Amino acid sequence: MSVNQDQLKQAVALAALEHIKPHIEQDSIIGIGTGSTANFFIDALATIKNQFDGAVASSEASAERLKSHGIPVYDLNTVNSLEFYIDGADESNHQLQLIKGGGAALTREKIVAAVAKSFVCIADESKLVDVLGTFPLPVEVIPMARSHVAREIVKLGGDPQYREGVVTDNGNVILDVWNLSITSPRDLEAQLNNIVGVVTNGIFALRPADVLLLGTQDGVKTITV
Ligand SMILES: O=C(CO)[C@H](O)[C@H](O)COP(=O)(O)O
Repeated sequence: MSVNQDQLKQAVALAALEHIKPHIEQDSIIGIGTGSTANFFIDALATIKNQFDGAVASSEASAERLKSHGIPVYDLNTVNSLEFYIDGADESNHQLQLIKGGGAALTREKIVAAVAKSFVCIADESKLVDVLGTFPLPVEVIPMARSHVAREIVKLGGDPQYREGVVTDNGNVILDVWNLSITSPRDLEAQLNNIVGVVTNGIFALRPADVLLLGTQDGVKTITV
């Protein structure tokens, strides 16, 4: 019997809980991502909420879900270190370089991931690709720079599309960039971030995931590089 995508997401969320559990202490604070897979993880984490201190969230939506379970949410500025950051992805290659930002939370996700000692990515098998870029690359942009950034992206060979009606938690807008075949993720990540007006882009290659827990029809696979 085949397992549907939500069941795969739930399975990797439970696997992530098992992955971090042995390292969790009463004063631990855990970095939490955004999206449907991260939501499954938040719900799983709630089952051990008395065994750690609290969480740092990468979005207002995740903060609300954590609080609804009675899990304290901390401002990242008040936290010295995070052992783990747990989050989903829109795509991962075999080097665990990612595209993220389908839920428009990429900037805060990248910040929390940067602080964490270990980034555990949780995803169903549809997210694993050989080359990043089939999923349109989200770029968070300061609103007044939208057209300028779009023109610069066209020069790089991308096809930017304004994600209408979406405002990020930081008050910015999103351009989704189509038709990029991202063969040098680190270079493109840096190049896009160098465009004036870009807050950040959804390539996570300069700081890739450390572990990918991949939900497959044959069970959860643990991938490291
Ligand atoms: O980057 C993200 C949000 O900005 C998510 O991790 C990504 O969109 C995957 O979402 P889902 O777990 O719902 O498939």
